[in-house]
Amino acid sequence: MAERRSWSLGSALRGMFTRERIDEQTWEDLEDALITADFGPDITDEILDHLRSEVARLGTDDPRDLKRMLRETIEDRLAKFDPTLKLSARPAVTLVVGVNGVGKTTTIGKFARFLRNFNRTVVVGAADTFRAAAVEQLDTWAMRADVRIVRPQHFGQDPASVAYQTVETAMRDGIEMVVIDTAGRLQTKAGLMDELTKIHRVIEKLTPVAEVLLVLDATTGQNGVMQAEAFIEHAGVTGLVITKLDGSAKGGFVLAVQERTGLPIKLIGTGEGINDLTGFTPHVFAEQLLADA
Ligand SMILES: Nc1nc2c(ncn2[C@@H]2O[C@H](COP(=O)(O)OP(=O)(O)OP(=O)(O)O)[C@@H](O)[C@H]2O)c(=O)[nH]1
Repeated sequence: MAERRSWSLGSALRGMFTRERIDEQTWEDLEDALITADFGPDITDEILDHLRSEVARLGTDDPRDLKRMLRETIEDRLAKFDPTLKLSARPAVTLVVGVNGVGKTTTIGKFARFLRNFNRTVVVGAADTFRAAAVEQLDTWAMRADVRIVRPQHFGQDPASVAYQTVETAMRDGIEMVVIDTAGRLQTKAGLMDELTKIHRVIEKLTPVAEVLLVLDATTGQNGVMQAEAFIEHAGVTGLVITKLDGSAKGGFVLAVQERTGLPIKLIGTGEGINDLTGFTPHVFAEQLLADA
């Protein structure tokens, strides 16, 4: 039997697809399940309208057909975005951004290990220089992932200069991947965005930035997207990392967040362990979402 995931629709849909036929109760239960899973009211309505018309077109009243169509609809919508990480440059520089507490540092540790598992050499840069704890935490993760780290030389060093030194180290020593941690909070949003713009500009004196990954916490769902609005508007984000999916009942958030932001999900975090990060595959995700329904 498939392993039950907290974000799976299985418990919400339990029994629905083993009933004898599709009836009004089926549609009501399906609507409740999609709303509970944080698909949001608009996407829920669109999916239901689409499924109703498909059921009518095929002339079926078999709930198993409905389950298959639901999975295909979700997969088709998820697949409208390209989840591929664009890391062919050498070095390939990834900036990781997002508000504090969403799992940014943990994600960088997991991502460093993810890249090491593909036999890539990696250096991480601790450009969140005003929080000593952030540097220490990143150091611990770098050790666990068995990758190098460039730390600030002193407290509060210009984050852009740490980012620059990290890329410089990679170029000098032939390291393939650079992953840079950034601050999640400053006195003002404008200050934070200026800092990120500066980091970007300074790195690009050496080499283009390959990816800017915005980390979002699945347990905060759509509210988390609102908190990250400034990053989406100003930070040149190229992809999303969704963390804490393991503790979330909001599997639908994954679809809603791509459609709402227009940004592809490139990685998902499913636990606190170093190996709990995977690439995002729409087919697999849609299957898992409905695995035990
Ligand atoms: N269950 C679960 N917990 C996670 C995941 N990713 C991160 N966490 C936890 O979330 C908490 C915050 O993670 P951090 O990496 O410290 O988050 P941050 O965004 O760097 O936050 P600051 O260090 O405060 O800036 C930690 O307790 C992590 O163990 C995940 O995918 N699943």
